[in-house]
Amino acid sequence: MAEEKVLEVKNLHVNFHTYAGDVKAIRNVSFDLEKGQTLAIVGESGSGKSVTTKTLMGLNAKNAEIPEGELLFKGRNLLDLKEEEWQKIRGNEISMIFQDPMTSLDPTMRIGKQIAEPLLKHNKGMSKADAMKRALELMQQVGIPDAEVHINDYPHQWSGGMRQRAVIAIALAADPEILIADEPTTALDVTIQAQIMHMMAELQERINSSIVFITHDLGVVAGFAHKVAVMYAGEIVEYGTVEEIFYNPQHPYTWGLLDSMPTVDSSVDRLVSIPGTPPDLLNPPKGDAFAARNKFALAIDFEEEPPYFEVSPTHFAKTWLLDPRAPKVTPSDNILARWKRWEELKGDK
Ligand SMILES: Nc1ncnc2c1ncn2[C@@H]1O[C@H](COP(=O)(O)OP(=O)(O)OP(=O)(O)O)[C@@H](O)[C@H]1O
Repeated sequence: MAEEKVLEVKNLHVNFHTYAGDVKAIRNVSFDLEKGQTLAIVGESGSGKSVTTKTLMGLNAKNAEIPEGELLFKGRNLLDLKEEEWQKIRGNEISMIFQDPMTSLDPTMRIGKQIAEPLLKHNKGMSKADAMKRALELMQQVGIPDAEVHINDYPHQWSGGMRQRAVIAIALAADPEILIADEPTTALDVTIQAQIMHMMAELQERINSSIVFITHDLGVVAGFAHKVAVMYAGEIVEYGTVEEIFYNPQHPYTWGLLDSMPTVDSSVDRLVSIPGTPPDLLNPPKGDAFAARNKFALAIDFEEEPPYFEVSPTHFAKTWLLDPRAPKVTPSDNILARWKRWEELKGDK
């Protein structure tokens, strides 16, 4: 059965004006989000994950140029919307869970009321009593124990993990078609992170929402994502199903990210980070933006930008190593350990 596309992003470009020059933060980004599925956007700091998701929410910074490209949602290009139209969609059809729950909760307002607010905002006829009833149900759905006792608490009375559950309840209040989660577990400890991921996976199955999940850690998405977009220097350098990215990665940057995943196998080096730093987006280098950090770089990498090579109909990578004229290289000694780790992470689901 064909998958239903909820969102199609086509050739998105986002530039920022700064006193030092124009920053080309997002270049030619395209992906689809399917109904009930999770797309993970993975990359190091500065790769363009947040700019991409802010664009999906119509929330780019003031110094951004009008983005180029298409964001097709329900037959409309969201990039053509006016702010009043965005306000109807934001927090309603497309909602977002931010990294730090304290910045998205109002410290002076009772949590139940904060969950009820978007319901009242987007359902004009709803009574306050019904909105509070629904807020209680949402608190129960996201696993807040004794929700009826705690519905009138203030955020500071809760732990970080519980506050993040409240933020998720607020994001889910209006039954969004698309939920954008920007590193939603980064501020939490590992056990709580796992609980929150588990809860999100369960909720997704129940309500069939589509999720865009942002993270710098591929390990977090192994048991959760369906598709993965690997971003580097404002571009998607590899895109595929989660199995393709873990079992058959093709881009040397993806190899680096996989190698920086913690492994439980003590025979393997832990957390091998990718040497070097990303390029300056004010003056992007000639050729492949990853060339300077790529230990397998070819002469052409410093001259010409690689095209996307198709690995399978669902899998693409932007590296000259996939050109038939390129030498065959062995990505890393850690492959077997990585696969083992992936099997373990999948098991955590
Ligand atoms: N308002 C802005 N003006 C100029 N440059 C910006 C602006 N916002 C973002 N950038 C630049 O765009 C690039 C992408 O930033 P972005 O925040 O999307 O990265 P990220 O992958 O989300 O990183 P992190 O994981 O640290 O959040 C960076 O080089 C950043 O400096």
